[in-house]
Amino acid sequence: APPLARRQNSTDWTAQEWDVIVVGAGTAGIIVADRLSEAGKKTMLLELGGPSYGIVGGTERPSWLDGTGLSRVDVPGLYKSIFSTPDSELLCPADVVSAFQACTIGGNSAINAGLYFQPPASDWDNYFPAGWKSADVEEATQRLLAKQPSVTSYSVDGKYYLQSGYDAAEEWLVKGAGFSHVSFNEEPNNKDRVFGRPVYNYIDGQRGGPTRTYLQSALKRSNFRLQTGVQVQRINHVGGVASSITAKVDGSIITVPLSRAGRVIVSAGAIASPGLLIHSGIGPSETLAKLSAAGFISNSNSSAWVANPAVGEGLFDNPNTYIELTGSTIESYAHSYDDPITADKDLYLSSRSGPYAFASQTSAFWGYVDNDDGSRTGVQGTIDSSGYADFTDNKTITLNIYGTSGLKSSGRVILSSEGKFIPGPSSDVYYNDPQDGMSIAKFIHTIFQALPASTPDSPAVAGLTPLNIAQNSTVEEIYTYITTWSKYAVGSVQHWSSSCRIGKCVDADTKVIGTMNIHVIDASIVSPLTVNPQFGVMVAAEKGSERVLKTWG
Ligand SMILES: Cc1cc2nc3c(=O)[nH]c(=O)nc-3n(C[C@H](O)[C@H](O)[C@H](O)COP(=O)(O)OP(=O)(O)OC[C@H]3O[C@@H](n4cnc5c(N)ncnc54)[C@H](O)[C@@H]3O)c2cc1C
Repeated sequence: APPLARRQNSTDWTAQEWDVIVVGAGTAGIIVADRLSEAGKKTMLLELGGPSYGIVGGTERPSWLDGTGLSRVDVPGLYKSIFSTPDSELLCPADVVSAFQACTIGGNSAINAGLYFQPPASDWDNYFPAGWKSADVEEATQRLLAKQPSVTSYSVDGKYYLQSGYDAAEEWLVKGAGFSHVSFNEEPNNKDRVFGRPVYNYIDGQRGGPTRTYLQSALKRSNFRLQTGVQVQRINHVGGVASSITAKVDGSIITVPLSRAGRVIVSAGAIASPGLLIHSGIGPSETLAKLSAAGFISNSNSSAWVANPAVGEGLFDNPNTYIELTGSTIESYAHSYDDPITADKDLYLSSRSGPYAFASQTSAFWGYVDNDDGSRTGVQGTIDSSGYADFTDNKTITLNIYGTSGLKSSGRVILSSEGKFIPGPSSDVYYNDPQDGMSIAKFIHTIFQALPASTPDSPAVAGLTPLNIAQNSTVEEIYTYITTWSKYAVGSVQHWSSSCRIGKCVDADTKVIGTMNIHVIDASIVSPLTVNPQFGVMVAAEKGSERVLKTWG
């Protein structure tokens, strides 16, 4: 039987009262449930999706993984295949969120690339309120790293694979543009004109993350229970005092009660968490009135609602641009879901080594742009092993470049008006402040200047040539390119965050402002970071758990 069958608290779970009900067994929710159950709280972790990794019973896999105990989730090199399998059981159904997100054990940590970059201390110091500065989250960060270490050497044989793009990028950015070579997990605070190898959360050549670490310790406790296939529909509360949650399980509606002094922790992700609060009568008054008029808030006694205008406000995602690069030394590599090259498949299966031991990013780099108003905009580049869209010949690789911390643009979580009020992003998340596009354009312009003069028709002999945007473009031309929608620009990277910020939507204890015992701990409470969000989300889960436990007295 899969390890889930070992979970200890197996008496009727809807008839019991729980000290903690965590909504969503995703990246943050698993960590919170593990830490609160470790502290003795009777903890129920509710997840709407099903199994993912082999270790929790996941079986979605190509035939070459038959008999291995691995699912597609476990194999890092199958990362990109999720984008071409929209019917995957791992993804959220259309009536849950209007975005490309995972609804499965592990949440997005079960489908992401596994990039695991520690945010620089300046992110906490500049963009988080008192109680969440870098010194405040230091212990939480160390607890996280003790449970889930970071790796740059992903292949168990200790070698690096698919390195032609790495070598060319190093030549360009370190020798050409003067960036320094940095080991990102050893020097997380240095993000100013730095280049290096990606850092991952893999474990022994397989996907890591909370499911393989924190969930495994939680599953051993008798005061913990994970229940999958449970779609939480609302939190039942009067004036912010929650007593239970209502959920749909196998088509039936059930109620799960909280104990006295119990807490609901919403960890459904940056889009679904605000959605669940609003469906529970907690959010901007106007939105609540609209849902109520349509019969969508069952508790239609508006005096029981909690008006909190910041629920859903500030939703962020990195604005990104794909830049296709070619060069005479480049050998591109595209991972295959069904039919990998035999030698590569064998190398992975026999020793967790080779191209399938990583998600295809060969290098990463960062820089900041100083703006006239004194602010600083972070920019990140990640270089992949293959081309994309109209540029997929065997000498092309893709640079994904995006704006990060310090951006001024953000949107909000909106509820679709087509009758079901499904949460999704507003249309103005990217570049609604023109400064953002200008800062990123300036950065791209600067690094393009460090490339040889080169055009696709008459490429330089040595070095990389951009294919979809000219190497000699002006800042204005780059600005127009990156802010105009195409297959290469203004696409979503699905790094949703910041939709229920600390100090505005929740307090420093992660409690939703205006409520007594309802918390949000997930990407919603994390401000835009200089790095990919997962590491920061996990720190927030460690720190949030600590803060919640302290409020128990
Ligand atoms: C394709 C992709 C690639 C990415 N790559 C990277 C990367 O390489 N590195 C990185 O740092 N970040 C990456 N990210 C972003 C990162 O994975 C997320 O920021 C992070 O996982 C979010 O964690 P979370 O806890 O907020 O939510 P999630 O991990 O999304 O968890 C939310 C959970 O709540 C569940 N849920 C939602 N609603 C309900 C409900 N009503 N009832 C019950 N359960 C519910 C969902 O099923 C889900 O399991 C990527 C994201 C995507 C989509």
